[in-house]
Amino acid sequence: MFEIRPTTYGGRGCFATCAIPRGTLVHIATTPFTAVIFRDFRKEVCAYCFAYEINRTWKVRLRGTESAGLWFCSESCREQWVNEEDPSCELVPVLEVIEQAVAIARRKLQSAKTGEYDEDFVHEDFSFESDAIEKLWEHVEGLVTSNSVTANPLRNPTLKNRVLALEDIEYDSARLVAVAIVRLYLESYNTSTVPWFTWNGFSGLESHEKDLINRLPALLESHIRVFIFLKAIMPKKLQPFVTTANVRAVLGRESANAFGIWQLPLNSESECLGSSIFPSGSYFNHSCDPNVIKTRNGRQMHFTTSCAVRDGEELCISYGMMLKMPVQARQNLLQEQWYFKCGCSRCTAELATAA
Ligand SMILES: C[S@@+](CC[C@H](N)C(=O)[O-])C[C@H]1O[C@@H](n2cnc3c(N)ncnc32)[C@H](O)[C@@H]1O
Repeated sequence: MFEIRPTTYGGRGCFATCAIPRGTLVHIATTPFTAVIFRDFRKEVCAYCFAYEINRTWKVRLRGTESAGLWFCSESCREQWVNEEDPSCELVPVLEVIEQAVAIARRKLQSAKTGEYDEDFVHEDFSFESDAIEKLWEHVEGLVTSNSVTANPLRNPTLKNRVLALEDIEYDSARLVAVAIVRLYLESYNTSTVPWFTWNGFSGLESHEKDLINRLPALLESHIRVFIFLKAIMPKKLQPFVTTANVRAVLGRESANAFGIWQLPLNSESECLGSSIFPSGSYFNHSCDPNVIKTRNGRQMHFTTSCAVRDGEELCISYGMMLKMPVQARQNLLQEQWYFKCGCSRCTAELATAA
C-alpha cells in the first residue's frame, strides 16, 4: 500500500503506491524493537500490553523471579511476553542483573548519586567542537577495555564492587539499551528474517545523537555512565556486544525515533509511561497537516489514514500536539524537541505567506 523512498526535505518517507480511502489501516507495528516502562510507573503498567490504571499495582510477576522489574496485568500477558519477547530466556537474566545492581547501588550509596545533573539544563548556543564527542567516547572505550588498568572495578568479580549509581532515568536508558543488545546477541546466531526487525534495520534509522548532546550537554556524561554501567554488569557472553558504538546507536536512535508510551485514552493530561522504538513505524515523517493517525493498541502501534490519500502522496503522522499552534511556534517546537526544521507542505506554504 506504500513504499519507503527519499523525500526532498527530510530523509526517507512513506509514499502511497495506490489511492487509499480514509480510515484504512495502512500499517501495524506489532512489537517494539526495544522499549522501557519508566521506573516510576512500571508497577502500574503491564510490561506486555502497557495497560495502566492510576494507583493500581499489577500483581502478576514472572514465574521464579520477581527481580526482573516486570509487572503484568494478567497471566495471559505474562505468557505472551515470555513467548514473544524472551522465548530463549536470555533477556530476563540481564534485566535481573540490572535490578540487582540498582538495589546494591541504592543500599551502598543511598542518596549519594554520582554526577547528579540537571537534564533540563539547555544550552541554546553551545556546540561541542567537531570531533570532541568522538574523542571522548574513544577515550572511554579505551579505559574500559584496557588491560593495563589492573584495579579496573569492571574486572572485579563481585557485582557489589562493580555497580555505578545512576539516576533513575539512566537506569531506564540502560534497560532500553540492554533489550536491544540482547536482540543483537540473539541475532548473531539466529538470523531474523524480518529486515526492519534486525539490528541493521534498527541502526539504519536516523540518529540525532549530536543534536541532542549539543542541546543537553549533560547527556553526554549520562550516556557514558549508561555504557560503563552496562559494561560492568552485563553477562560475559553479551560483553562483545556492549560497545560504545552499540550503546550510542540505541541512545541516538531513541532521540529521533522514540514513540512515547502514553496513557490511554490520549488527551492533554495523559502521562508518558515509557519509551519505545518501532523501526517499521519510524519511516512516517511528520506533517502539520497529517493524513495518518497513529494510535497505540496495547503493545502495537496502528497507522490509519485520516482522509483519502492519492496514489504517490506521502503518508505523514503528527509527532505531537502542535497542530493548532501558529507556524513559527510549531517550527520552534519541532526544532527544540525533535531537532529538525519542519519542511512539511503546510509549514512551507505558511512560511512563504509570512515572508
Ligand atoms: C522518525 S524519523 C522519520 C524517517 C526519517 N525521515 C528517515 O529517513 O529515517 C524522524 C526524522 O525524519 C525527519 N523528518 C520527519 N518529518 C520531517 C519534516 N516535516 N520536516 C523535516 N524533516 C522531517 C527528521 O530528521 C526527523 O528527525
